[in-house]
Formats: sequence, C-alpha cells, structure tokens
Amino acid sequence: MVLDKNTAKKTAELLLQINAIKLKPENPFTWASGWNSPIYCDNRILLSYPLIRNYIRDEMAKQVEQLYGKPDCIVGVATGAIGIGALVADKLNLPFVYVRPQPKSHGRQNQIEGHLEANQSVVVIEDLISTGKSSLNAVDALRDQKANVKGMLAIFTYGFQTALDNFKDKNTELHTLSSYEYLIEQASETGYVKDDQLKTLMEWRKDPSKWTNK
Ligand SMILES: O=P(O)(O)OC[C@H]1O[C@H](OP(=O)(O)OP(=O)(O)O)[C@H](O)[C@@H]1O
Ligand SMILES: O=C(O)c1cc(=O)[nH]c(=O)[nH]1
Repeated sequence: MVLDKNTAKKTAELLLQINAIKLKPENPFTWASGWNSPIYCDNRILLSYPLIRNYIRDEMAKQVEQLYGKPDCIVGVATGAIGIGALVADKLNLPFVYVRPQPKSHGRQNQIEGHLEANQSVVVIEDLISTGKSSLNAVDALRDQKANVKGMLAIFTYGFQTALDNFKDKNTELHTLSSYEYLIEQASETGYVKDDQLKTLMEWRKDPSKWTNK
C-alpha cells in the first residue's frame, strides 16, 4: 500500500529521471522468480545519485517512523536493499542488519549478518517487490531467529495479486513508496514510454507470469 500520493509520484519521476526503468520487450529480462518481463526497475542505480538517494532515504525513514515508531533494528534484504537500508538505519540512528537469500556456505554460515537479539522489533527495507518471495524469505529467516517483524517498506512494487497473496499468507504488512500504477502514469505523462511500448506493457501486465514476446 502506498501511504502518500505525492511521494509515490515523485519517486516514480526520480526513477525515470535516472533511467532506473529499463524497457526491453524484444529481448526480455529474466526476473528472480524466473518470469520473463519487458520491464526492469533497477533501484540499485539510485545509490549513485546523492540527492536522489537522500530523498528516498528521508521518505523511507519518515514512513518507518510514521508506521512503526522506532523499531529496535532496521533490516535490509540482500543485496538490493543493503545500501538503502543502511542509509535509513543511519538516518533513524538505529542498528542495521541484512539478510542473505540463504546462509553462507563457509565462514560463520550466517543468513542474518549483524547483531540481532531474540524478540527485538525490526522493520524490513526492500528495494523492490515482484512476487515478494525474496523479501518474505528474509522475513522467514528473521522469524526463525525470533525477531518481531513489524512490517516491510519497499521503494517500489508491481502490485501483483500474487505478491498481495504471498504477504497475506505470511501475515506481513507491506507498504511501498511507489508502485507500477504511479510509474506508468508518470511515464505516460512525460512521454517516457511510447504508445507501442505502453501497449506491450498493458498486455504483459494482464498475465505477467505467462508473458512472452512471441
Ligand atoms: O519479489 P521477488 O519476485 O522476489 O523479486 C524481487 C527481488 O528481486 C531482486 O533481487 P535479486 O534476486 O535480483 O537480487 P539482488 O537483490 O541481489 O539484486 C530485488 O532486489 C528483490 O529482492
Ligand atoms: O523480479 C525481479 O527480479 C526484479 C524486477 C525488477 O523490475 N527489478 C529488479 O531489480 N528485480
């Protein structure tokens, strides 16, 4: 759920401005879920732009406080949300840990990196939600370590029903700064996407798990 419309529009505008949104219908991207997609939103790029990453950091920190007050710790989902998660934790003057997709196969074999105690309250920061599986895998790891997961805040979501169902199944609250809906609105208004690309995106959005460019 998007909390603030202005933030949602502004975030979409900034992502478009730094070319974080890539369109490649002729040679589709493969997503973490294995789905093929004509679109890819690379939020990692925003770390390279100090003013933009500060805006995202400040909006995320504000929304974390608004929604959850001060949790004991901020968590980033590896690797995409390690950078922004650490910035949000720093802004809120809170401890930070990150969660790997699986435990390391060598060294200390940690899945959660950093210091986290049982029963501590945490808010998870994620860069992007498609199916939600990567983020919810991190939530599982945190709960296995007896963390009290208050909720998750991501920069962007595609808003798929699958993701809503997955978050519901895991009883996890999700908020996002922006979403596909705002992105498409902004991209159409600014002429970032051409009519034929918009047509492809609308076709893809009807059944993204089955979409192919054929
Ligand atoms: O909602 P999902 O279907 O799980 O997809 C979204 C995930 O995919 C991306 O991570 P990726 O696996 O590409 O790795 P990275 O974070 O290391 O870049 C992104 O950062 C999310 O974590
Ligand atoms: O689902 C994914 O893997 C994914 C989609 C997307 O648009 N951006 C991203 O970083 N990952």
